[in-house]
Formats: sequence, C-alpha cells, structure tokens
Amino acid sequence: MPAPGCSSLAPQGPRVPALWRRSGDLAVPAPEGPSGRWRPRGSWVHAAPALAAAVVASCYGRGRLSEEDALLEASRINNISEVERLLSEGTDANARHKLGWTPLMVAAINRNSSVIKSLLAAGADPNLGDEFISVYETAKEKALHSLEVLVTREDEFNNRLNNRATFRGCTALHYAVLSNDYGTVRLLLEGGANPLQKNEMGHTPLDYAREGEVMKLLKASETKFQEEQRKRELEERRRFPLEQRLKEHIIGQESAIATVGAAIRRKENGWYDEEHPLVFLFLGSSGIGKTELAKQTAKYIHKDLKKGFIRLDMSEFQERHEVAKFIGSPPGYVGYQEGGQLTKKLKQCPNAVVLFDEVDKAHPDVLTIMLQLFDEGRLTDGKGKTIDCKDAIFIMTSNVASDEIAQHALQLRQEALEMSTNRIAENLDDVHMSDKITISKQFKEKVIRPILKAHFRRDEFLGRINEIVYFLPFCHAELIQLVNKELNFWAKKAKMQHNITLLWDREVMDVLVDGYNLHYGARSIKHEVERRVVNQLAAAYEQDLLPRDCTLRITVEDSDKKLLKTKDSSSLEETERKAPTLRLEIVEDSKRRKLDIQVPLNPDKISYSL
Ligand SMILES: Nc1ncnc2c1ncn2[C@@H]1O[C@H](COP(=O)(O)OP(=O)(O)OP(=O)(O)O)[C@@H](O)[C@H]1O
Repeated sequence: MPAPGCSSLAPQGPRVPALWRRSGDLAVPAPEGPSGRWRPRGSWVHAAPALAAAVVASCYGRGRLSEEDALLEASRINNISEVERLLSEGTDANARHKLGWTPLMVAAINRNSSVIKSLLAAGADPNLGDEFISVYETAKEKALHSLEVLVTREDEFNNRLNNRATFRGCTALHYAVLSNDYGTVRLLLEGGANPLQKNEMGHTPLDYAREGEVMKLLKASETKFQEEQRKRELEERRRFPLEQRLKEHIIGQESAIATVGAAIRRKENGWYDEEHPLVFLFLGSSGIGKTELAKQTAKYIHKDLKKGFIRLDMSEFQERHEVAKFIGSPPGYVGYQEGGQLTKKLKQCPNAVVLFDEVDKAHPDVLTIMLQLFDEGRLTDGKGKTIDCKDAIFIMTSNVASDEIAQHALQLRQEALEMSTNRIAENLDDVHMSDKITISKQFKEKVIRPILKAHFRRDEFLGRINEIVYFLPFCHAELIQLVNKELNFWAKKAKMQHNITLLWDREVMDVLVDGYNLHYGARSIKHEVERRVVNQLAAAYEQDLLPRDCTLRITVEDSDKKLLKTKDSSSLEETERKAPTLRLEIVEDSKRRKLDIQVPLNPDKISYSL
C-alpha cells in the first residue's frame, strides 16, 4: 500500500480539489525536536528565522499537556495504551484540538486502526466535521500567526496535507479515505460513519476515493446507509410526528400546525405534485408564531438551520430595481459579482425552507419572479444559471387582512364562550369550546380572498399557493402558557447564572397576561415579563439584595388591589383600579421577606410598584 503523501495518493476524482500536497510541494524533512513533537521545517525556518524561533520556543514552553491534548497526541502517534488509559479515566473521546480536529480524525489520517477501535468504543462520534479550514483561513479566524497554525497542523495532525486546501467539515471517514486505508474505512463505517456526509466543499468521502477496494466498499455502504437512514427516519417520524414536535415549540395555532404538518407528510411520502414546490401563505397579526412555525419546520426537515432555512425580508424589495438584489445582476451591471440574495442561498441548499417575510411589500416585478419560481420550480439567476428547486418549500407571510382575521376569531371565541357558559348552566360536558375555534370556509371566501385579490391583483399568484394558513390571536389559556414559558426561561437563567431559584404564584401569571396586546402578540408578553419581573430582578441584584443561592418568589401585592382616586380626588366617578403590583420576596426557612427595591431612576425613596 502506498504511503500517504506520495504522488499516487494525490488528487482523486477530477472535480475534487487536491487535499494532499503534490510530491513537489512536500515539506523539507527536518530533524525531530527533542520531544519528537515539534520540529521546525526547512523552508519557513529559512524565511523567518526570528519568528520561527519564537514559534518553536512557544511550543516547547507549553509545559504539561491537558488530558484532551494528550489524547489527541496519543491518537496521532498510535500509542494505544495511553489512549486506553486516558479514555478509561474519562477523557472526552470527542475533545477537539484548539484548531478544530478530533482524536478520531487524527487517528484516521494517520491510519491508526486500533486507536480508532478504542475511540469508537468510548463513544467517539464518527460524523463530527473538522473545524480546521486551511492554514491561512484558520489563522485569520483564530487570530493566530499563520506560521504557528502551519506548524501545529503539520506536527499535531499530518504534515503531508495541502496547506491551501479547505478541510472544514471533513469527517474521520474523509480522512481515512484520503489515507486510502481499507481497514480504517471499514472500521469507521461499522462504527456508524455516514458515507454520504459532505464536507464544506460539498464532497462526500467517495469523491476522494481512488479506484479499488476502498471505492467499492464506499459505494456499497452508501446504498446500504441510505436505505437504513430512510427506515430510521420513517420509524422516528412514526413515533414522534411533526405535529408533536411543532407543538413543543409553538403554543396554540393548532389548525396552522395541522395544515402544515399534513402538507409536509404528503410531500415526504411521495403524495404530491413533484413538478411544483410546496407553497404556503401564512396570514395573521404580528408575533403569533408565523416565523417560528416556518423555522421549526425547517429544523425538522434539515436539522442544519443555517443552510436549510432561508429568510428574506420582502420589504427590502419594494422598488423595481431591487429585483437585481433578489436574483443577481446581469453581467456588466453593478453587483454582478455578488449574486442574488435568494439565488445565492438556494444554490447552496435547493431544498431549503424559504421564508418570504411580509410578501405584500414586494414590488410586482419581484412577485412575477416568485410566480415563475412557484410555477416551474426553477429560477434563473443574473448570470443565466438555472437553479432547480422543486423540492424547496416556500412560505410567505403577510399581515394583510390580519385585523379581519383577529376580529373574526375574537367574535367566534365570544360566541363559543357564551355557548360554554350556557353549557355550564345546563351542566353539559365540553365546556372548554371557546379555546377551539376554526375559521369558516365562508369567511375565507367572502372576506379574506377579496382582500388578497385586491392586494396582490393576480389570480394566478393566489392560485399557486397550496395552503393559506391562518394564525389566530391567543386565548386566555394560551396566554397563560406563554407567560409560563417566559418565566421558565428567566428562572433557568437565574439558576444557571446566579444559582437563584425563582418561583411564582398562579396569580402572577394572570397579572402578566393582562399585558397582552393583540397587535404585538407573544412579543407583548415577553416585554411585560421583562418590564415587570426581570427589571426588578436586575435592580435587586445590582442593589445587592439577593443573597447567594437564595430562593425568590414573585407575588401579587394585595394592598395595591384597592381603588385609587385619580386626577380630581373629590370626584368619585374618576376612580379606577390600579394594576396589581408584582413584588419579589425572599423565601427563608419557609418564611417570606419582601425586598425593598429602589427604582433606579428615582433612587431616593420610591420602591418598585410595577
Ligand atoms: N404561538 C407561539 N408559541 C410560542 N412562542 C411564540 C408564538 N408566537 C410567537 N412566539 C414567540 O414570539 C416571538 C415572535 O414570533 P414570530 O417571529 O413567530 O412572529 P410572527 O408571527 O412571524 O410575527 P411578524 O409578522 O411580526 O414577523 C418569537 O420569539 C416566538 O418564539
């Protein structure tokens, strides 16, 4: 078997960039340093002797290795007894080198199969990707001198790799294939390595394989892995359906979740029109979960949100000339090199979930391009390149008709509430009907469609939408859940950052629900919790009123529930009920002590009474 680094292992498939040095590029062999770990190499020592000396000195002077570094080093030099000792003492098998690689990667590139066996047995993840980019890029990213990065990569990983190539995202399997070592490739595949995983350049391990046994093995395992993965996913989806996952993140909006869930299920199981992408229009007021539902759907489908979720704010495309920003300028025009905001991202992930926020604000010419996209499932960018995106999911959001939807929903709720009240009076079951309302077909046809038609002015545009999804204002029970979610978020933070236990009474949630504003949705609840609870916590902390590891309870102050006279104190008619005050109390040995928090803006006298 040829040694890694010799010319026979240089670039594999014609499309794939060379990750090995060409034989002419090989570093000049230099004598090993005293520890055998750091050794200056010929060319750069010549070029910058002072700097080289400093790098070497800093490397020698590092003293004892941490356990993680020791594991990386033992994996590199095939010191199996040291690897096993470190793993048995609990060293993390997935610990990363400061420049980004893992012990499994370093063992794979150096063909150390027994180390790979031990690491896999200790839970090393064969599908982690290298965070090392290239010498120059990594140096820039980590604010290090490129010479230091070069020496470290060569000495602590492998010294025959191409310094200019990009390695980010390469898995242990990519490295094992680069080393053309059948044994380590097989071990990694048996240990769960995904042969289809791409590095940042978009290449799978097979792309780097040379003709022969390794290539055959990879081809066979690709098919097997695909089949097994499909079965695993199907089973997981059966056990834990999309709707259930979405409900973990989204409160209420059951009908929206059901509509999206059903459409995605049809698509995933092949019950859909393959010629067209799936298109949704999400309607409803602000802050009620439209974006969140799109994001969670993307997370479910892609896991990697960065690539799998594309979000474009359509209010940035209101002018005709902004079409170029959308799909890129034609050759010779300003911005030609930059490419379009949509096309650039779709090229990276043609089956992404694409969110067009506030689509009603887009210029009609942009809508024409979107219509082409929805109709044909492909898009031609400014450079004339066509992107096929029949598998993408397009979600448009709009606040158009949101007042009508909200009013209609409130009216339906009111009617349902009255029915429930009657049912209580008549002692019948199913009294919670007011929480479950559905917008009628008649309302959609008679009220919403004409508004949409007037706004978009094109029947064919509306005709290409697979599902119009309605988001409704929250009912009381949902608002309580939202408040609870927010308070839990802050309680977790208080525990993690200050070891403070935060508790609250049920009444507190009712008080915070009063801060709900139909126009701002869940955002108004977030702000109310910040304004009435988190501000107090921060002020109490700053005023040093919180002992370490204490328990705090948020309560509603009864005394403030009295009637107060306002404006003209002589006029009883102008009295009104003041909003109940939230207070913080310290709980000590089952006793409670109120905190006297001073309002920061008026520190002399006034206590918090928000
Ligand atoms: N139904 C919900 N359940 C849980 N959290 C929600 C819900 N609706 C909104 N939120 C939270 O409120 C914030 C705003 O929600 P989101 O971005 O989804 O609003 P939106 O409906 O897209 O509004 P806009 O039209 O203003 O963009 C997010 O932090 C989100 O997590």
